[in-house]
Amino acid sequence: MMPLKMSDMWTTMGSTLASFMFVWAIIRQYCPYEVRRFFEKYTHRIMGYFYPYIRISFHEFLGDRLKRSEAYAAVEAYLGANTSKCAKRLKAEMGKDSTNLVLTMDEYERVTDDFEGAKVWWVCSKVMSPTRSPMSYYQEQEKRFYKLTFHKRYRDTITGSYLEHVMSEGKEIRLRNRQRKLYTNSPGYKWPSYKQTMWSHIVFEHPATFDTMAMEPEKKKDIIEDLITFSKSKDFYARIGKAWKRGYLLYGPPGTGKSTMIAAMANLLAYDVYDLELTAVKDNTELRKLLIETTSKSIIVIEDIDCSLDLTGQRKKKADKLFSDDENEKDVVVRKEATREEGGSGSSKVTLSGLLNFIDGIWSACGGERLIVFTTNYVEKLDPALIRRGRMDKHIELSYCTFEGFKVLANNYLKLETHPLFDTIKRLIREIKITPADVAENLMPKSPLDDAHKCLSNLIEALEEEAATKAEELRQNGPNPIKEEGEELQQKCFIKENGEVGGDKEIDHAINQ
Ligand SMILES: Nc1ncnc2c1ncn2[C@@H]1O[C@H](COP(=O)(O)OP(=O)(O)OP(=O)(O)O)[C@@H](O)[C@H]1O
Repeated sequence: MMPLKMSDMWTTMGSTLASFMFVWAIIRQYCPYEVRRFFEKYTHRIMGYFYPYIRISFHEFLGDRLKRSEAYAAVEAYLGANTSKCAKRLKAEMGKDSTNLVLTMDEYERVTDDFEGAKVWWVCSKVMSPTRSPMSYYQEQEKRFYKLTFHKRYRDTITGSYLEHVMSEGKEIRLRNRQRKLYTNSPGYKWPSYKQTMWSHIVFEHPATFDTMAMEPEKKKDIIEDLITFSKSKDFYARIGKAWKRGYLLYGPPGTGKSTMIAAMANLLAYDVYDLELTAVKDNTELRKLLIETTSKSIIVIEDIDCSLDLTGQRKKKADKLFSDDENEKDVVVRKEATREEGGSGSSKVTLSGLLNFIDGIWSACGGERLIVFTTNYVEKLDPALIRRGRMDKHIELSYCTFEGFKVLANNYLKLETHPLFDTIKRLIREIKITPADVAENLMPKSPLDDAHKCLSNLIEALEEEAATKAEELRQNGPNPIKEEGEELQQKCFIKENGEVGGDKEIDHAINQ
């Protein structure tokens, strides 16, 4: 017999491989998934009698669970840190503060680990499995998992102390490498990606801190203490039977630092931020799903809650009718319409009760350690049910810049503790309402030649201009009747809705309740 030539051997091998691939593709295509699963199941069972190894799988998503498995995430972190020297194929991602790369095992990679004399094998794998869509249409979906294999004589060690060690070390590594994220709910989310996250994110890198915030020191101290107490109160919340979450309502005119404070809160507690765009949420069910997908140690933010949706329902409509001449009211209605046109809140069916459930319904307890923050420029427009204590536990007013606030900004922008012009600014700032955003803008050097003196002079000029405008307005018109009437009508509206009649004090009291 003639010996086979090398080239013939390669040809034969190639065609055998191709035939095998072809047969496999046919089986995959025509053999129903259930039949394949059936054979697989019984093959595994028979093998189990002879095979001395035990396998444990860690799936990314289990069953219909909406959240990523914590165990899977811990294994991923543990293997990433412990196997990066021996694995041959790795995935790289930017780690904390974008300073280092975090490596994790790539798909189908296999590594070994030793623990108290026991050898284990880890494999990172994925399968395609069919999922039934809401429209009864079969769809293949990627399911990732880690498989741990070890000899049955190490069962107790591995299922006991080894897995405990993997979980605790994995969690620690995750915390160490954790990059804080800023999430937003993407309106483009559509079936069939329903198992995918409804949030998309970027790295959270806002530099604001409480040190750089312009506000009265006592108020700042009070907020910081409140936040720190909350973050350390896990046991307390468990003891009193309350979900570990706290609501903050930040209100005040535009440019007084509401968004800046959210960033400072996130930086203080090292929390992620979920910026929830209510107008992009289809209905209450979608809102609940978004809530479930948020992680612990996070702040859920709804900015400008007053113009996100018509959350005040019937009560608000009545008020609109009653006081349709109110200029402020008109402003809000116009802003709501504008939001609808821009973002399609017209298609959103989120209701006030859906939002109340989101804040403190039974689902709100999942995850734990969460702050819910609402911001608004018009606190009086909000339904009292939405902001009552217990839902919004702490109401924080952010207001016009005080001299104390100015000093913080002068220190931030000009590195100044004191200056001869401070006295003039102190006098003017007491008389003129100016937002911290405007102060900050004036303190910003406009050219490389601008020194601290020039910047402070710019601010004084702006304050004096504002004072002159106000004086002129007053001289020409007397007190602004429209504005005052508007404020009065808002108060009347509030009293009517709440069935209370009384002076300003009672109204304030009612709002603060
Ligand atoms: N209290 C503050 N301390 C420090 N900086 C501030 C403060 N308030 C405003 N600023 C500055 O003004 C800018 C605008 O502030 P910010 O967006 O936080 O205001 P806001 O109250 O959220 O406004 P809006 O109601 O329009 O959203 C910020 O980038 C920040 O630089």
